[in-house]
Amino acid sequence: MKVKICGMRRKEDILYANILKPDYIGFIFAEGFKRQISYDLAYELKNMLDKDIKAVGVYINQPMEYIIEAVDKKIIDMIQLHGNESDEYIKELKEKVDVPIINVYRISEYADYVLYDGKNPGSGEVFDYKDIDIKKPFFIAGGINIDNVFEFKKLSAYCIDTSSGVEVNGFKDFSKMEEFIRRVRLWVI
Ligand SMILES: O=C(O)c1ccccc1NCC(=O)[C@H](O)[C@H](O)COP(=O)(O)O
Repeated sequence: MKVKICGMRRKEDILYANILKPDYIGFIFAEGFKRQISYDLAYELKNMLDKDIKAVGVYINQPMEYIIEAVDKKIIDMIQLHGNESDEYIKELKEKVDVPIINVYRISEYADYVLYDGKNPGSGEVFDYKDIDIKKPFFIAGGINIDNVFEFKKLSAYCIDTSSGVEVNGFKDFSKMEEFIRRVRLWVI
């Protein structure tokens, strides 16, 4: 089972990731969110990031050219569409980039993965996972933390994703990240 730590925004966060080696980290480029970062900062952070860790760019209903720019500049290795992007949009984007696409909530034949998340991303609110209709390899997020991660592991997601669950006072915390990643990777559920 893979693990993703979303909402990285400081050099410290990347140093923690390089030691703890999650499979994925996320940069928030969606407008108006507290973890949103610029491409300049993301470029710097990506250059510090261990090459084995994939960087996912998170977008909400943003211009396609803006996303393509991040792929071309090698700021991201994967795209997470977190809005209500249409199938046509995803199809066209897929034709223009050579990186996997994660689509949130809704299964699109053009996306590589689906992500189930809470209604308010990055808020720590727990997702009601009973509603899942599993058809594609899926990421799961929404209020997942050290205390409830074993419950979510039972769903056999491709990847478990957290943001605020590994934060203290709004910033990533090394010990929480370490324990979260350890629990995801423990073979027991
Ligand atoms: O994390 C954010 O701040 C965020 C903002 C806008 C769109 C998506 C966002 N996060 C996407 C993720 O993949 C998070 O891991 C997910 O929302 C889980 O957050 P949390 O409930 O805090 O663990």
